[in-house]
Amino acid sequence: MCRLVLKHGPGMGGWIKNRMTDEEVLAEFRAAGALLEGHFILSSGRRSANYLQCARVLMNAERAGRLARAIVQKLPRELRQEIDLVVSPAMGGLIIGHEVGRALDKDAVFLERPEGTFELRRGFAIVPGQKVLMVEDVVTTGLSSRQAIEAVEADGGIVIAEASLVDRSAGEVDLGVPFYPLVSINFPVYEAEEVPPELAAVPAIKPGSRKQ
Ligand SMILES: O=P(O)(O)OC[C@H]1O[C@H](OP(=O)(O)OP(=O)(O)O)[C@H](O)[C@@H]1O
Ligand SMILES: O=C(O)c1cc(=O)[nH]c(=O)[nH]1
Ligand SMILES: [Mg+2]
Repeated sequence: MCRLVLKHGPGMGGWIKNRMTDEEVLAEFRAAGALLEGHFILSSGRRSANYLQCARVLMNAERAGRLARAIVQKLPRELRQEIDLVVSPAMGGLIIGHEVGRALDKDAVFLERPEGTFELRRGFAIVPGQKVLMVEDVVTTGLSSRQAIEAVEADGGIVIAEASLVDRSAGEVDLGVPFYPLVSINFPVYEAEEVPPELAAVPAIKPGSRKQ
């Protein structure tokens, strides 16, 4: 059940407001078969029995749009008004970044790391001084986010905030900029050498694309 749904037509100077509770967001993941259980090697190399497969939750364009509008609703109004450009780290950030760009009516570009370091390619560029909203699918240790923020700042952009679908650090991560996750979760995460025996007994898979 939506906590708040207010609809304004564009002619009234407003836009569709689409807030979602944590339970509603998790219901979207469940409905998409995106809340996985098993033994997962995360981007950081850490291990978990739980994985949020954001690509599955975003494979439906209508759902992706709804989640992106809910993310935008989490941003303070003054911050929303400052955003010039949305940037997201590929692969995971790409679809949600695009949809957040649509909800904000701003361009959305993405960073790639073909050589291991994030960079803008494909003719994407940042005008020095442009104010950027970084958008990720999921943040666990925050390393990918911090590296993406560094890449934007190296190109002269100013990252004014980050938003994501999921914060797996349950509020612990420090990205150096204000962070607005749609939902915060605290699934247990283990160092590779500290995996409990019941998890070690399950063959590990690595769903993400980062090279260690
Ligand atoms: O906060 P962190 O510990 O950095 O983990 C989160 C990152 O891990 C995943 O990406 P991954 O590197 O698996 O690659 P992908 O986006 O190409 O799937 C996810 O999309 C985030 O970018
Ligand atoms: O930390 C990660 O790599 C990660 C965790 C998760 O639950 N989902 C995801 O896509 N990546
Ligand atoms: Mg990623």
